[in-house]
Amino acid sequence: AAGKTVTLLGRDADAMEQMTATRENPRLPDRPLPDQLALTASPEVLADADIVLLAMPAQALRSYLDSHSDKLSGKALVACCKGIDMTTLSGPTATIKTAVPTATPAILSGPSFAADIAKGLPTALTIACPDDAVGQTLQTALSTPTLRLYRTTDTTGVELGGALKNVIAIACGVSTGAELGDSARAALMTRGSHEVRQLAERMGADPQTLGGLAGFGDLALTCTSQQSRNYRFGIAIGRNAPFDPSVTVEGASTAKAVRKLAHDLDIDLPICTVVAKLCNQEITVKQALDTLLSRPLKEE
Ligand SMILES: NC(=O)C1=CN([C@@H]2O[C@H](COP(=O)(O)OP(=O)(O)OC[C@H]3O[C@@H](n4cnc5c(N)ncnc54)[C@H](O)[C@@H]3O)[C@@H](O)[C@H]2O)C=CC1
Ligand SMILES: O=C(CO)COP(=O)(O)O
Repeated sequence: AAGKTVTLLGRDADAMEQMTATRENPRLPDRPLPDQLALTASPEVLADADIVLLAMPAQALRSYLDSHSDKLSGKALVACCKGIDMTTLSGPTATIKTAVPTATPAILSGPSFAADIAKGLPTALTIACPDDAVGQTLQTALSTPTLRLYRTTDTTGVELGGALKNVIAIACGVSTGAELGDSARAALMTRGSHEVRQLAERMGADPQTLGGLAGFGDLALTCTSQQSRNYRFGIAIGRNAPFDPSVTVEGASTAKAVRKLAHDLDIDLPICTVVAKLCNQEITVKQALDTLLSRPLKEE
């Protein structure tokens, strides 16, 4: 955030000390940290912040908020994660509301790889906040000359667009890994985006949001870029190759949550369901393909 006092809080004191010494994040090599960025491993710093960006995997959000709720009351809490909690089936803003009822929840999502932003490459994202006045403050505070934030109050659309595109990206990766061709990937992106819309609209999302950066934009990026961990995870499944289990693959957990939601809401989401089964090693790639291709023909 340009011209703001920003502190990076991490859990691992050794890692934070090392970053303080080297002024570099080992995950983003060759990008020196801005001089004005402070680093700490002390959660006490949360009490001094007006805005807290929660940049952690979606499945970690609930326990993190529960542990630190006393320091977070009354603040603007911006979820940066893309997922649905597997236990509660809630999106990040509902998780925030439950854990810290006095906070204003928001979500930042859209097509962006951390490495691109760290390089200062042009990027556009969506900030969603139910309180539009707070949304405007966040939009101004978090935009920079190269990072352009669009604003909405539709948190449901933004969080479901961001969470579900990861599941579709895994499907596209599987298709690429199994060498099924670019046409098959385009079909999965299109029918996948239909599934995203179906579930998200049923849960109250504005259809327009799903055509925006957090929906179409992020689906397009994640389903086609080798930089995406979800896409690469799918490629590994498609090739029957191993994948480093320490890498965060949000779509694998989200697929499980979506499978439960589809069942509870009685919605047919065939691509998301086969991805959940593939991630759970319940079916082979050949069985996934047969399942999708043998479905009855229907209107588009
Ligand atoms: N890396 C990227 O390019 C982008 C990531 N995102 C989203 O941001 C979220 C986080 O992704 P990454 O930063 O890449 O993941 P990551 O795996 O690097 O995790 C980020 C941080 O969360 C911390 N963390 C992990 N478990 C935790 C826990 N239980 N409690 C507290 N902190 C914990 C990790 O130590 C790490 O410092 C994901 O939902 C991802 O989809 C969104 C856009 C781009
Ligand atoms: O959300 C992202 C890009 O917008 C990051 O994607 P991955 O988590 O698949 O790497």
